[in-house]
Amino acid sequence: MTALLRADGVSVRHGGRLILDAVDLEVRQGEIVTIVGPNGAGKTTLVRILVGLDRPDAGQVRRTDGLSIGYVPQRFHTESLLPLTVRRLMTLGQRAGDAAVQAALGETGAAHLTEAAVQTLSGGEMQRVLLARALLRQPDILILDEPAQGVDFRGQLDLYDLIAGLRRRHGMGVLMISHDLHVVMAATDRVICLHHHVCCVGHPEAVAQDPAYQRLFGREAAGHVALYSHDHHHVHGPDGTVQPGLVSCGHDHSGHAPGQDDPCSLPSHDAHFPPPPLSPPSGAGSRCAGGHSHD
Ligand SMILES: Nc1ncnc2c1ncn2[C@@H]1O[C@H](COP(=O)(O)OP(=O)(O)OP(=O)(O)O)[C@@H](O)[C@H]1O
Repeated sequence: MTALLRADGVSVRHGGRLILDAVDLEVRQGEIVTIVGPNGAGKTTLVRILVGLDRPDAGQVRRTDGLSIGYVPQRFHTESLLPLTVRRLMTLGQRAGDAAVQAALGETGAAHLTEAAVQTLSGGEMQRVLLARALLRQPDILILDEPAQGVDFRGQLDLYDLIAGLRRRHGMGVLMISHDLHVVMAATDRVICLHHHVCCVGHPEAVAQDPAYQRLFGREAAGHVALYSHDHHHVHGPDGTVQPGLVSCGHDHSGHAPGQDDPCSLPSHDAHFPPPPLSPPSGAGSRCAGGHSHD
């Protein structure tokens, strides 16, 4: 399978802090890759480098010739004093005919919003419009920085279904950041856990069958949600640096609801969810990019 986009040894420092440490990553045609990681792990920094908005201090990014990227950033600011319709937003900074605009909005289920004021859109509606806007570029790869932000749980499932459908129809690659670690959709082919370095890479496993989970979100949710078994063999200090010699996860868990969005307290640690084998980060052999053993 063709690698559309590839990062080799990407490192970034900000103010003397190592934000990204020799990160390797690739996204192939037709696959969905999800980057997960705690706040401040460097996810957006990495994505901005992959898109070409920023440059790494070390390492390189390779893109296939003529690669068209449909990028939806984490934040999209609109000036609330300036009225802006969805139609206008769609063509802001890019050329597209009305038919193409309608087709793209139709594909993301947002055609009825064409004349709506952007400022009035709900979180889920806004994400659909931004996806449609990205589609106008006829992208080979969609890069989505937290596409489900501001979207309720039901809406998240719909949105992830939509993204999976786009991948299926267009055969594009998809790279997503998910901060809501408990929701990694079943269609995700590969999950990359980033905490300044690539902690681990693996396949989302085992649809959630936990009765408590189904009580919370409905039985249908279990069909959509895969839990990513998440098991680190090292710990991070408060600044994210790897602390050798310890075996628990050691991430900063503050701000996470236990068992909900904290990867390290997912039911995958339960007997119900025997952890599948973890792959080491690509290109790192049996050692991860942080230089510690995954055996
Ligand atoms: N231009 C910059 N100058 C200084 N520090 C920066 C800059 N950009 C990012 N950082 C810092 O790098 C770290 C990683 O930021 P980044 O936005 O990549 O994290 P993230 O994983 O996307 O976090 P979140 O999940 O909260 O969105 C943060 O501590 C941030 O403050």
